Amino acid sequence: MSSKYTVRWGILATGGIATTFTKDLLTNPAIRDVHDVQHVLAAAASSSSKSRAEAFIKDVSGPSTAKAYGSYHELVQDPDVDIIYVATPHSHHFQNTMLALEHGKNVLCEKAFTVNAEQAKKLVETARAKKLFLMEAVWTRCFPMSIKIREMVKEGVIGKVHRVTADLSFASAKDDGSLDFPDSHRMVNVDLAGGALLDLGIYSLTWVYQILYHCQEGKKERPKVQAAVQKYKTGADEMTSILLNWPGHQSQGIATTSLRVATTPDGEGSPAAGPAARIQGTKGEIQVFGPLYRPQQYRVIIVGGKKGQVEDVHCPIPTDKERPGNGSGGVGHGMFWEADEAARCLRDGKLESDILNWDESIVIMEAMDEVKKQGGLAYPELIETAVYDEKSPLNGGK
Ligand SMILES: NC(=O)C1=CN([C@@H]2O[C@H](COP(=O)(O)OP(=O)(O)OC[C@H]3O[C@@H](n4cnc5c(N)ncnc54)[C@H](OP(=O)(O)O)[C@@H]3O)[C@@H](O)[C@H]2O)C=CC1
Ligand SMILES: O=C1OC[C@@H](O)[C@H](O)[C@H]1O
Repeated sequence: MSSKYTVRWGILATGGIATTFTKDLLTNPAIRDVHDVQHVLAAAASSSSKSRAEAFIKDVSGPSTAKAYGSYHELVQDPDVDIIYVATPHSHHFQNTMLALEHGKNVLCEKAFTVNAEQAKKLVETARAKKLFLMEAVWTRCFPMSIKIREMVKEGVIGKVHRVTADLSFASAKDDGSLDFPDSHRMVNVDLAGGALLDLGIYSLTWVYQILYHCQEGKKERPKVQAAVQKYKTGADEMTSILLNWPGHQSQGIATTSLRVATTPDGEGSPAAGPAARIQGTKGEIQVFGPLYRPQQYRVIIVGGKKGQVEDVHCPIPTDKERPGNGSGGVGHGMFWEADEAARCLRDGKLESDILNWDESIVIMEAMDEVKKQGGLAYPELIETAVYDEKSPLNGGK
């Protein structure tokens, strides 16, 4: 009999990231040297139809035992599901996660966690009251590379860290001044809580917070936030820069995001454009290369060091060559690490993860609220409300 702890997943929504996540879930954990937990695709649900959910299961090469549902309500009532992965647009996260929690399900919810901090607090209160696991799916935090960098910072390898700069930007501007996304697309549609801040800026903030907030000892200091926001014609933000000030720690963060210029104009994997994040300490610096949601290289520079004290570390994402679907390269995007973390928390009876705990998700949502306030960003009441409605149209209306 296997001594591995098995988690049975239910996938809520069948779009792009649901597909990528589920394919990762179905890889053999051994490819990433994980031997204590494993994952099963128990069910998937589409708000549009049962046949869409069936097509999804087929597309990810899921097991024949996986159930397909034509509504989110049916999924959250399935007794064979341990945890729900919420993969809808930002606008839907609060209502969908509440729906799952209210039906006694643990939840891993895509980023950005919610549309505002009040919603995030309500989710946390509900999970706490019902003794359920809840985590915002900021997958990058679970990368072995992120864990290693946090360890190095805590160990003082680069001395006291005073500044972190982080950028995640995509060049999607067209010659006529518009962006590459149709106005209805979730990236720019305010009805879906679109905009650079919630979609990409969350990663810039992640790199700032996982160093300057997460690595603080003792009672945590929250930063003062100042923002400059430019809006797209849809009302969503297209370019946002955030200054975060921690006077008590003599540290500052600069988090930027844009839909008009790219962090890595020469392609995802290339370090030629320079680091996407710089973690600057008194004894040295750690530089992170590649898009900040999925970086695969970092550099450690020690102040006054000889040439040999500049170390480049490559962290390729392992792939499973046995899984069908992604050509000869195999399957593996890096989302399996957050699934492993959720599984270990469930196994150990933990309601929140130490990698990204409830406090930190809320504190980051509060910073984003402040940015929204300063930039005059607002979303429709239907998606800003922190009142749960099982029959909300965001839950399928039934
Ligand atoms: N971690 C990461 O790297 C990434 C995370 N994301 C996050 O994942 C979430 C989803 O993004 P993504 O998968 O790219 O989005 P998609 O548009 O590809 O998929 C979203 C899915 O949500 C469901 N949905 C329900 N209501 C709506 C609605 N009104 N409009 C659109 N979709 C709806 C649909 O599934 P159905 O019809 O089956 O119900 C749809 O397929 C976002 O929160 C985003 O920030 C996105 C990309 C990468
Ligand atoms: O989380 C994300 O990371 C990758 C991006 O392409 C995507 O828009 C975003 O949602």
